Amino acid sequence: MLTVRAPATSANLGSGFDVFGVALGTPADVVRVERASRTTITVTGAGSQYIPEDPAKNTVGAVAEALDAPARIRIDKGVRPSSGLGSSAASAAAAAVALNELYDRGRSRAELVPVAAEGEALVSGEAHADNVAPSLLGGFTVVTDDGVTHVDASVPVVACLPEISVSTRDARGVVPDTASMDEVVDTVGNAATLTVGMTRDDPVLVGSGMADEIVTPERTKLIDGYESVREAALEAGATGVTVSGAGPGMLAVCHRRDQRAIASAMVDAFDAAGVESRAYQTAVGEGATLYRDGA
Ligand SMILES: Nc1ncnc2c1ncn2[C@@H]1O[C@H](COP(=O)(O)OP(=O)(O)OP(=O)(O)O)[C@@H](O)[C@H]1O
Ligand SMILES: N[C@@H](CCO)C(=O)O
Repeated sequence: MLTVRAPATSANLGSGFDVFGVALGTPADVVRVERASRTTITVTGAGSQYIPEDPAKNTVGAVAEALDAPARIRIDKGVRPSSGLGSSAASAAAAAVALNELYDRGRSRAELVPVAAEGEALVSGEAHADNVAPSLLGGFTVVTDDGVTHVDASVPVVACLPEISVSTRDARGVVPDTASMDEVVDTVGNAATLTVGMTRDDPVLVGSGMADEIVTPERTKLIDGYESVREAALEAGATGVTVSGAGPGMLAVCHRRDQRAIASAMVDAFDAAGVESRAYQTAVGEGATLYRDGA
């Protein structure tokens, strides 16, 4: 038996829609695999009641198919589905690493990115790789049509997850078709600032580089309490706040010293808006980790 832990991720980071992603230290999915003649899936843990065990409908089933690697697969969900924290991607990334090893397929982590993205195509209609790439590689990733660029990074963040559901499919429906040249110029500037910030582990540059006036304003309308939670996080010291992935999760970047105050300010502000939430005080961290024989 092989066990893989693959982390939650936060995609977009505001200015990098469908391009940027980061791995988070917590939460994570744990996937266990054993060889079998046909693929079977069992799911336990956070939100497991909403996740299909039919291999034709689960992201790990698509990965097993893509690697021609039938297996008995057990998923322990730490990342709640429809969270904006790359739940479907964490399972897919973990399965890709585990099945690649189980069947000696010899693919590198970068080569597993399009394989794991097959799972994303299954649930959202598009094989976007901005969550599976950081879950596989860790750190900060830049996904383009030409491939994946990756740098290790370590920036403190608070990921706050409200008890509401926004599906990626719905959140993609509100993305505008066009942007003005002014908006594009601003976004390029912000994305460049953020990228430099990641290479320097600088939460101020990363936070300010997350600003985005094209996609994020449309998506915040799907998240009850977004504006008040954002303001509360900034008042508590966050250097930048945005929607995590397609939402409803929110991501605040910060200095380590402010993390606890920001987490509690965000949960309190959601509470005042009538929404329960939980906050993860974590940091940009490592990609999927493989354990042999459950070790
Ligand atoms: N292994 C899996 N883990 C989680 N969700 C899965 C899995 N397989 C299929 N799904 C389905 O995928 C959907 C959740 O995926 P979705 O992309 O909407 O959320 P997310 O992965 O948390 O978000 P985001 O990509 O915005 O960070 C749910 O409908 C869920 O049933
Ligand atoms: N880039 C994707 C990530 C969600 O899976 C989106 O924002 O729609």
